[in-house]
Amino acid sequence: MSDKPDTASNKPANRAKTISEALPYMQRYDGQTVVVKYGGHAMGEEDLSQAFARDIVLLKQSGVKPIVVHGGGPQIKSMLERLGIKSEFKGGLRVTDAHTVEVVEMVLAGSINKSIVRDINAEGGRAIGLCGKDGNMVTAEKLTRTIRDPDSAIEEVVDLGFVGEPKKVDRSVIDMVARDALIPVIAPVAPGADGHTYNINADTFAGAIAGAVDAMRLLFLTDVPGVLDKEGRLIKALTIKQAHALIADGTISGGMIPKVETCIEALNKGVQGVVILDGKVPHAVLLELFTEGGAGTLITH
Ligand SMILES: Nc1ncnc2c1ncn2[C@@H]1O[C@H](COP(=O)(O)OP(=O)(O)O)[C@@H](O)[C@H]1O
Ligand SMILES: CC(=O)N[C@@H](CCC(=O)OP(=O)(O)O)C(=O)O
Repeated sequence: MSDKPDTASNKPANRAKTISEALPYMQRYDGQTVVVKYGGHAMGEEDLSQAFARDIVLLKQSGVKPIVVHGGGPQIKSMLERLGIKSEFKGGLRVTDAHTVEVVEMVLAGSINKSIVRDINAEGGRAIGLCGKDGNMVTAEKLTRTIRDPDSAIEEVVDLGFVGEPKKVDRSVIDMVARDALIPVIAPVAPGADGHTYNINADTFAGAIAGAVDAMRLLFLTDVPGVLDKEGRLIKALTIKQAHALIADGTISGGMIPKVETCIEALNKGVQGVVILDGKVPHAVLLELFTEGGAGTLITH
C-alpha cells in the first residue's frame, strides 16, 4: 500500500493515465539524441539531483539517447575560495590562470563529474564520466575576446588565460558510448593542440556537442523558468529572429545573452530545437520532453 493520500491525481487509474499520456512523446524522441546542459546553479540539493538523475535514466530506458554536459561555476568558486585563489569574470567568462585551470579541471572533471555519474548509477543507469580530453573528443583553441568599455566605448582585446572554445568535436567517441547502455556525462574541459588544458564555458561546450551529434533537442537547465519578457513573464516559444530582437532591445541581458546566442548557434549547426528551463523544478527534464505543455522557452528556426 502507498502511504500517499488518496487524492484524485494519486488514484492508480489516474497515475496510469498520466504514464499513458507520455506515449506520443516517447515515440517522438525514440532513438533520438537529447543533450542536457546541467548548470552549476541547478545542482546542489540532494532531492533535485536525485530527480535529475532519475529523469536521465528514464529517458535512456525509454529509447532516448541522453548526453549530459555539466557546468559547475559556483562549485569552482567555492573551491578557489577554500584554496585562497582570487578569481574574476570578464564578459561572463572566468579569467583562468595556470593555478585556476588546475582547480577547474579538478572540480569539473573530478568531483562534480563523478557525483553526477554516481547519482545516475544509483538510479539504475550506467553513466560514464568524460571530459573533452577522453578519446580526444574535443580539441580547444585559446579564446580571443574583445570587450567594449561601457564608458569610452573603446573595444579592447582581453587575455582570459586558459579559456578555450571548442574547435573540433570527434563524435565517434560519444557515439560509441551512447550506442550501448551507457550514458555519457561530459565536463567542459578540453586539450588544445598546444598541449595546454582549457576551461570552456559549459553552455558553449554543450552547444558544440549538440551540434556535432545532430541532437534533436538541447536543454539548458538554469535557475530561471526560461526567457522572461519585460514584465517577467515566461515566453514559451521564440524564433531566432525574435530572440535577436529581445537581445537588441535589452529584454535579454547578462548571462542570458551568451546562453541564447549559444542556442542560436546550435540551431544553425542542425539541432532541431533548444529549450531554456528551470533546473530547480523537480523532474524539469521529463516535464519538458514527455508532457504536453512542456516547460521553459523553446527556441526554433
Ligand atoms: N530576459 C531574461 N530572461 C531570463 N533571465 C534573464 C533575462 N535577462 C537576463 N537574465 C539573467 O540570466 C540569468 C541566467 O544566466 P546564467 O546566470 O549565466 O545561467 P547559468 O549559470 O545557469 O548558466 C538569470 O538568472 C537572469 O538573472
Ligand atoms: C570559461 C568559464 O567561465 N568556464 C566556466 C566553466 C563552468 C561553467 O560554465 O559552469 P556553469 O554552467 O555552472 O556556469 C567557469 O570557470 O565557471
